[in-house]
Amino acid sequence: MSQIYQLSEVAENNGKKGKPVWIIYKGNVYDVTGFVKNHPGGEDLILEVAGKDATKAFNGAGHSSDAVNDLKKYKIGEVAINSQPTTANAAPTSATKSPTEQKLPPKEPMKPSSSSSFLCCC
Ligand code: HEM
Repeated sequence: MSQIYQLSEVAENNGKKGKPVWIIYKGNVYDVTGFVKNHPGGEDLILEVAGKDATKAFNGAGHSSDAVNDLKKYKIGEVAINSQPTTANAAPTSATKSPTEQKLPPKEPMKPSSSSSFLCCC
């Protein structure tokens, strides 16, 4: 069975301060620490997306199918489906007010038509 990682766990492994370099590609997690230095496109491009979802960047670079196959070697697991992104500008936790609920009027049961006439087009 594949190891499941939270987005926050992946984000910690962003290659900074000697940390490993993990990236996400199509919902899978890859440890490309050893590959970064050998990347034909240079280290920086991978480090920019380290700890993050690199799917768009990877696809945008027009990689060959060899590159996609290369990636398989580094797979370490998958991202948890319910994993929430940790963003720097996420809503502050102090916001305890619940959003004002829009109350809709209760649905009225279908009333039988008072008029007995029934319009038919034919
Ligand atoms: C982390 C996983 C990655 C792997 C395994 C990988 C692999 C490769 C490989 C094998 C090549 C050689 C050309 C090819 O076969 O397509 C390549 C080239 C290239 N990669 Fe990546 N790549 C990765 C991530 C990225 C990312 C995130 C970017 C960001 C935009 C990127 C940008 C490029 C560019 C621009 C080239 C072309 C370099 C040149 O032709 O001079 N790569 N990559």
